[in-house]
Amino acid sequence: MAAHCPADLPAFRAAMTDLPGPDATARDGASARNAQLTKPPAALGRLEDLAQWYAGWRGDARPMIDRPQVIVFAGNHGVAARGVSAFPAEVTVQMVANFRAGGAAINQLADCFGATIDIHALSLDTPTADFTTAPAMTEAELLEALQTGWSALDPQADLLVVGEMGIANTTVAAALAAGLYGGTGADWVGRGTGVDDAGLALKAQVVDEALALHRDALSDPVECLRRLGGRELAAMTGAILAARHFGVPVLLDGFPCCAAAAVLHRMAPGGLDHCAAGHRSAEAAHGRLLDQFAMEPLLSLGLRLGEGSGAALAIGVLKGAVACHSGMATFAEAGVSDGDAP
Ligand SMILES: O=C(O)c1ccc[n+]([C@@H]2O[C@H](COP(=O)([O-])O)[C@@H](O)[C@H]2O)c1
Ligand SMILES: Cc1cc2nc[nH]c2cc1C
Repeated sequence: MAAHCPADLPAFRAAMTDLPGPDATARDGASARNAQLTKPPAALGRLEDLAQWYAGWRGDARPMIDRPQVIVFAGNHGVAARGVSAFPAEVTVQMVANFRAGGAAINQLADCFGATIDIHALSLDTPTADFTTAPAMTEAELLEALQTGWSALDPQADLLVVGEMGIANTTVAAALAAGLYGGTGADWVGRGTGVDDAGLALKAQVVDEALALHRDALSDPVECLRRLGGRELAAMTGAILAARHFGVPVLLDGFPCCAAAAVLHRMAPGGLDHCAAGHRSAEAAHGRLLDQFAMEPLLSLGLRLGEGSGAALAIGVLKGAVACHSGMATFAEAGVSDGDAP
């Protein structure tokens, strides 16, 4: 399929279901190479699976990671006015300035792992509608956000990390996850930026109000995203989808990122096969989403920052896996005896 940005929502839906797969020849070649490398079988553990997964999606049995791209999308949410975050909504635009000045955690991590970083602020002066009273976005707003995400991908990148910044977006992610997978607000909310017990109870109530209002429209994942999502989430959905069509593997970040990714998982069972879970965040519902995806996170460090930070850290793990796979000598090349001898 030609990787043009979809022009309308029907075209996005088609792009979500008409998905390219990995290159079986490259994957088989990587598997054969892995068996000859100078190490006991499986001694590099999950790194071996990761390298072969990466090779398949890159279409190259002996790839390298030279051009990782981090994209941070920022959005504001009408539901923030309900008091569901420990921080005020103006922090979103303030943090965008911090990202652009190089002062945030994600700037340091992108630097550490040799990634470029792009920041996309989506209509921060116009928060989405409060989804307890109306759909969060119109169809035009959803389309614009999906297209922003799709177009943000550098087609020359060889690895993508998508991150986000949006005060109140753990409430949004909880509503979206509940819409996509079922359950109540209490099943999906967590402390986000650090709300207290009353804040946690309010988040659950707000999500339940949204689920009740939109309950007849939640069987369609794209409609879930429009009604219960937000611009930075939809942009992440669009970017992860574009990565699939351009053959760029993705490392998923925390709870808001994975709620956005979940739309693709619900649209097509293999919709996230080009993605790996960079980390598991401290937000408990993030682990629940990873269970739905049947993904084991690469890292679990108690992060709950967002911004793509956990996934950016995992670039180091994936780079290590691919460097070993592609750089190591084979038994024959190194003149090392293999393990067949008694
Ligand atoms: O990535 C996560 O799992 C994660 C967990 C907790 C908080 N966050 C970040 O914190 C913000 C949302 O928290 P809140 O409390 O405002 O809903 C948003 O900017 C996210 O990037 C992110
Ligand atoms: C300061 C701050 C930085 C963040 N980065 C991602 N989410 C965030 C939320 C807050 C509050």
